Amino acid sequence: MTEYDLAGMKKDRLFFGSSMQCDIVINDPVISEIQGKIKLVNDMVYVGDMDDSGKMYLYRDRNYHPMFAKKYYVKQPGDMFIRIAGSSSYSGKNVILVFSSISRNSVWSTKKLTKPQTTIGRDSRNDIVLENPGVSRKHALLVNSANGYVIYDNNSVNSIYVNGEIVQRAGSMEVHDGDIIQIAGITMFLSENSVIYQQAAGGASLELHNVNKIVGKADDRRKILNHVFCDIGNNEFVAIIGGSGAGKTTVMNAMSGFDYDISGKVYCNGIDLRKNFQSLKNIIGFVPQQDIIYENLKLRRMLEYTAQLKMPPDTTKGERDERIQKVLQMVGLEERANEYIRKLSGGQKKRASIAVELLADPGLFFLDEPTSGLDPDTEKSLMNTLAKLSKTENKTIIMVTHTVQNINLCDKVIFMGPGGKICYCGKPDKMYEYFGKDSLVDVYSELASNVDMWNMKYLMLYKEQHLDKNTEIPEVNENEKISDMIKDSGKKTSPLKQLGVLTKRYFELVFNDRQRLLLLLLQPFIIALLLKVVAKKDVFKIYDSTQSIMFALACSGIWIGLFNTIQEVCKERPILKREYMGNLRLWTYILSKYIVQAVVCFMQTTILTGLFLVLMKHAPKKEQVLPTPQLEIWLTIFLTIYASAALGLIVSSCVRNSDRAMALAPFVLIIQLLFSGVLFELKGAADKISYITVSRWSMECLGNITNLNKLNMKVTGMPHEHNDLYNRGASHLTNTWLILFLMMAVCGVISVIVLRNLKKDTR
Ligand SMILES: Nc1ncnc2c1ncn2[C@@H]1O[C@H](COP(=O)(O)OP(=O)(O)OP(=O)(O)O)[C@@H](O)[C@H]1O
Repeated sequence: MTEYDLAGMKKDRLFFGSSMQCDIVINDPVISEIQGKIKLVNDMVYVGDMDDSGKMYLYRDRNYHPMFAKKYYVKQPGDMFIRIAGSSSYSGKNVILVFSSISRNSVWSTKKLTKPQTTIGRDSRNDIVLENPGVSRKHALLVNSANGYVIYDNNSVNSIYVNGEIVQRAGSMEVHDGDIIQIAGITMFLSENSVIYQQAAGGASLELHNVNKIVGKADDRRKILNHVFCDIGNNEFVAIIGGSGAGKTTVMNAMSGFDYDISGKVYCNGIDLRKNFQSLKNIIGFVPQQDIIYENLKLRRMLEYTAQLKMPPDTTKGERDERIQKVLQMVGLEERANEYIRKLSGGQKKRASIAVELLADPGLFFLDEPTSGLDPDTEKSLMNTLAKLSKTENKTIIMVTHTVQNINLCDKVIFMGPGGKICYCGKPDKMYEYFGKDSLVDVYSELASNVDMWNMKYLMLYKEQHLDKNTEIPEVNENEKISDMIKDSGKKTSPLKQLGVLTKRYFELVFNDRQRLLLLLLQPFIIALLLKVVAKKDVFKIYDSTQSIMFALACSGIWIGLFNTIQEVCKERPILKREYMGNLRLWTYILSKYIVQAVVCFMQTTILTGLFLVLMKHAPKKEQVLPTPQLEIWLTIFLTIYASAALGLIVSSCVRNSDRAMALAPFVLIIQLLFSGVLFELKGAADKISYITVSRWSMECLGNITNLNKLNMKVTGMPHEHNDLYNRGASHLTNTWLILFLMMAVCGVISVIVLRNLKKDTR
């Protein structure tokens, strides 16, 4: 393998071939005397075949395509591979030319395939060691079989791609000379019984080909992305700018694959992003506008939990700690690692969110307005960090921004005009010259009145450089949106491990927020005291007083449970969405809430019921199912609080912010009051509705335990009219408890179903 620095040769046009007169001499029988030419224009590399024998093939979109003689081919955004073949068959001898835009020394290594089996993975005992968190310990096996080489996937987390085609999990695929193999953003290929591979994953390249997005229904249909074509090269730092509502966030969501409801193609490292999103998402980092960190965790703990969730399951604690230290260094937060996140400044929080996303070492990194709300100094420092990350840590960074003071730190600017029309994609210092304006304000007003002209000009330029002159830009294929979208192919981390990490994290969050925890535990304490104040002496003896106090107890339980959880999901929705787009399973997430809430509800029930019954001094006469009637009341209140907490989780899963959740709380409570069977008789529709209220079943249990049907009315001294709800009996009690338990379980399922809509959150 020989490397050449094309720019360093300081020539506009270079020839390669076997002749000594060529700038690049390749001594190989396959190569003609003057095989081809290379032209360098600005950042573009054009390659042409000088030989008429049709031996040169360009790798593009999963395949090698014959190059026509004398015609130039432009360099693609990512690495460009050209195969020069002795014969058109794969089995013949090949010379592979790799054009890479990244000027790093020794990017490529060679491994001679001397053994029948060559192991590839992160573990140092592999024959080919790829040090990247996205690579599994034993990722792949390359076997020299009778018919050639075959690559096997070893149940890897992030899959193997051969020419953009995924190798099925634990499956295999034949590989030939020149085939492009990609593992977690690292490219390798076979050449004459050797594997040529990149030592580290480079920043991924991205190519948008005719991307469109239409929103709205029937008469209200609107195109918010309009024939977007653009290329982003490896390790570029790119800013997407434009007026408000121009479609910056929309185009970034399309680029990242997080919005699949688009038409057109997005290629990441030449691989169709939408079709392979489930595997490629692991090399994509995304920092939304809202911070994706928990205020009540220390930064290091936050990173530890995320590392456990994001990094492959076979990573050791040592590897995770090493990676955490590295990302803390990258974002300059080593000193603050043991601080609570709530104590960090706005800029530091943004860096912390970036650190969270860097853990998995993504090759492609998106940020939505990372500098918004930062002072000019902090903004500049963050922009410097991002620019440095793109070059020294091999990341392609794409961000949406409103501010352009530091735009010169970027390699490229994408300017979106009104209506989702792309008007410029190029160097920042050339932008004003291109538009013939002196300031951004002038560019905005020019685009406001002439967006179609600038969009057309851009598309013409793009076509000239990238497409055949005669290529027409195709119209949007509406059906493609659905058919192209590949459903979730299954998350690959262990659900039990995930549940463990999420539960531990939630425990820590609840217990770190001391003030809130105190409030949660103080509530039942104060309510128990207040219940004692209002309770009459004849509770458990007289119908009226017993029913009222039991109703108050049930309602208190409902309020306590609802308050526990009604903000718990919506307040962390941006984090949940980000993790869900990764490997998080919604059911493990909800179950972790249930586990922690069970402990909280247990403590609350014990305080509320225990204190109340102790203060009341006496209790119902006889037990039915449990050893004492007090325990039966305890269990009823526990199930009441727990089922209400589950109800709160549904509300919290449905809404997008805490204010809306709290606005719904009175509505949920009023339903509980109306249909408890205490204030109003339950007949017809009211009876049916009451089936889905916690209050009805809670009162049914409490009426049963306190034997309300046998207690006399205060005024008449006679028993109250018999109410079937309060029928006494052990089986009735057990069944009603079971109903409360089932309600709680069903609420969990509903929460999971509702949360699937997270994908539709565009921000
Ligand atoms: N899901 C959607 N349904 C309907 N309209 C949408 C949807 N998503 C975005 N839009 C509209 O598309 C346009 C572009 O939105 P987008 O958020 O991408 O703009 P932007 O350039 O990022 O704006 P800003 O700078 O104000 O954040 C806006 O008019 C927005 O209202």
